[in-house]
Amino acid sequence: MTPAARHAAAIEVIDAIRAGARAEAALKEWGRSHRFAGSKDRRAIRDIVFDVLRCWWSTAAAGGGEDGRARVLGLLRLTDVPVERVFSGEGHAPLPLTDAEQAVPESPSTGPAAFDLPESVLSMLEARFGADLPALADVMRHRAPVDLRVNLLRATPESARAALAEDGIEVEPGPLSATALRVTAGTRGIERSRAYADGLVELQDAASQAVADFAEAQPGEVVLDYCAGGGGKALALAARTNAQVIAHDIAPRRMKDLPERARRAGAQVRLAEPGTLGDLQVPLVFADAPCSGSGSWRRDPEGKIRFDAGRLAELNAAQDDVLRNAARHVAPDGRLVYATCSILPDENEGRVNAFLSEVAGWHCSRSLSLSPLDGADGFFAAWLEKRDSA
Ligand SMILES: C[S@@+](CC[C@H](N)C(=O)[O-])C[C@H]1O[C@@H](n2cnc3c(N)ncnc32)[C@H](O)[C@@H]1O
Repeated sequence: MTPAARHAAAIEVIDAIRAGARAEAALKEWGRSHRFAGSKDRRAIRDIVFDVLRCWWSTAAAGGGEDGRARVLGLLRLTDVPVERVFSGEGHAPLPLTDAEQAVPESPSTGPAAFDLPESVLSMLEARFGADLPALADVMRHRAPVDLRVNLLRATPESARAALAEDGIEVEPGPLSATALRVTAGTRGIERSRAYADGLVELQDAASQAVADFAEAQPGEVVLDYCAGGGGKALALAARTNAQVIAHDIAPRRMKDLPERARRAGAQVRLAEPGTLGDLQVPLVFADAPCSGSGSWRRDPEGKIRFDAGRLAELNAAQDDVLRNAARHVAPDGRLVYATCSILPDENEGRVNAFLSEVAGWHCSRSLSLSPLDGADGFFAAWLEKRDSA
């Protein structure tokens, strides 16, 4: 396919997303009905679609419309690609621009199009980031880096780096955590590499690793990962000091791959079905609550284009519920680490304050707030302890 034909395909996929399809499903469906497209074409189309999703509002403003055609036109304008190279009408290229489309709109200096962030979070983020908001918004318009976590149960950063190099994967020390490696070349080969198959490394963003570090699981300590999901944090918690992790999730099917991942990593993780925790109490309960994912909207830009105030209210209620229930499993003198991959204060400090005002006998001894400006995903974590009653 020519580059212009790939842009025409991206226009179709974006229109399907606007009509309600999930991005991955829309891309898959396009691939199914265009079997002639090779893997390079599919990757290129995906990249264009995701670039538009990350810049959802500014591409619409620069292209003068809401549909896929306007947004792809806007993307070309914002990235200084000559539009007539794509909008030529030749072969499978999009049709040439109309007279109306030739006029380049002014770029807005306020609102979602100025920041590529949903209206419902703008004032909250302005209050939280102040003069840094434009820089934050700019970082969030770009692709996220790819990080690996060195599994300290199987490797050191040096031995992992050497093993990755054998498969052509180049890394450098990552930010925020001693176990983080940032991939600089060979990303596509990671899951086929020996280092990955042998459990020396896991794919995990550096900020996610920093949050697991923050919990300071002690050697051999029993940790309840209350919202384990796919188990990324459970494995990081287990690997850091060989802690014994009990993985729990309200939707246990999300943990289905965790036993195999734990086996590969040599990590002590066992699953607990919902409703089976009873009166279990452990020294560390880790609650990685469901959230907007706003700290990782670079990886999942669809999350931001569909986000609204109603969704935030639902999430806040779910977060309050998680905090309340997870706290019941903290042993005397133990701690509850509440975490989200969100940069929205309502999901972070807001939930911690709501918990502290509702449940007596707790205090927050420290917290960690990371945003994409710190070099990886945005994350929040708070260390909650039962207040000494003496
Ligand atoms: C942010 S994800 C967890 C990600 C996971 N910790 C990781 O590192 O891969 C949040 C998880 O919380 C779970 N969840 C939502 N409400 C819950 C509840 N009330 N109790 C336990 N788990 C819950 C969801 O099913 C989801 O898997």
